[in-house]
Amino acid sequence: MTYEFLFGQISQKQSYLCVGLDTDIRKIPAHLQGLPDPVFEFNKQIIDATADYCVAYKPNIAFYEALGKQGWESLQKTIAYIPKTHFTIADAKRGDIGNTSGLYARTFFDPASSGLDFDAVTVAPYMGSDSVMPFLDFADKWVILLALTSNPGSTDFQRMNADGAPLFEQVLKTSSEWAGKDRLMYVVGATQAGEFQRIRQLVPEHFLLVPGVGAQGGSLEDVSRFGMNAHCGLLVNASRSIIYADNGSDFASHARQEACRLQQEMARYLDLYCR
Ligand SMILES: O=C(O)c1cc(=O)[nH]c(=O)n1[C@@H]1O[C@H](COP(=O)(O)O)[C@@H](O)[C@H]1O
Repeated sequence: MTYEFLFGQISQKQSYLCVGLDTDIRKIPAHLQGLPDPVFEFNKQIIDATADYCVAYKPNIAFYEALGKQGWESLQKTIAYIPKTHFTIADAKRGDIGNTSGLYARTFFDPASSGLDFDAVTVAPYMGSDSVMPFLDFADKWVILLALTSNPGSTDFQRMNADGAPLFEQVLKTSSEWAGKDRLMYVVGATQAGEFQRIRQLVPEHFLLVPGVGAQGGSLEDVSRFGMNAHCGLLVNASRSIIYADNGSDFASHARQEACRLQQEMARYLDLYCR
């Protein structure tokens, strides 16, 4: 998917919501548990309920890998089911020596090899440029590089002083030379709202994938005020607060209500800050 198409979807839907498909088999409502593929059935109903209000879906790969072969099949079916208008992110946080990264890239980007055809994959920058480049070898596909994550442990290394600036700033400066705004995004946690202005000075045009609203308590308003640019430049993810809004037989309509609530808030922020 191109940068222009993604921005077109955001403008049309007045939404920069990414629904996180962190589908934990232990949290799926009881009435789905007896079906042959409860994870896919749950995802299908969540996608049907939320597609009008979001522009992206982000399955976290851990939730599928933990189930072995059955989990991989549920993931393949889920990706095939998501409408082509929606940006798809494999949240896998990969990155390794070049030839290994090349195989990770095939896993998520080459349907002939793995049955998966994601638009983007999350990648850890720690191993440097040669661990990231193999993902960028796939035309039209995106890398989403971890910059400043939402979790408490983000202070352990990401904020360490490296040549007079926090390490995450060096990640942004160096990696923004590897690819432009049309192939590279950055993960910045919603819990890090105080850093968005500085981050926007370093990468004014790149999209930021922002997890951490909802269950982790980040502020959608602060993220939008300080992180938005003239092409929105934000994909804000919420997983648990949407998909587990309710665990009864009516779970999908509760998910739809929560996605709709976030979309309406986003429409206001697009009006105020997308300039
Ligand atoms: O790369 C991510 O998506 C990610 C980065 C980060 O810094 N923090 C973070 O929470 N995530 C992911 O975003 C999702 C957040 O889920 P909720 O907290 O349930 O909305 C999970 O899949 C996390 O793995």
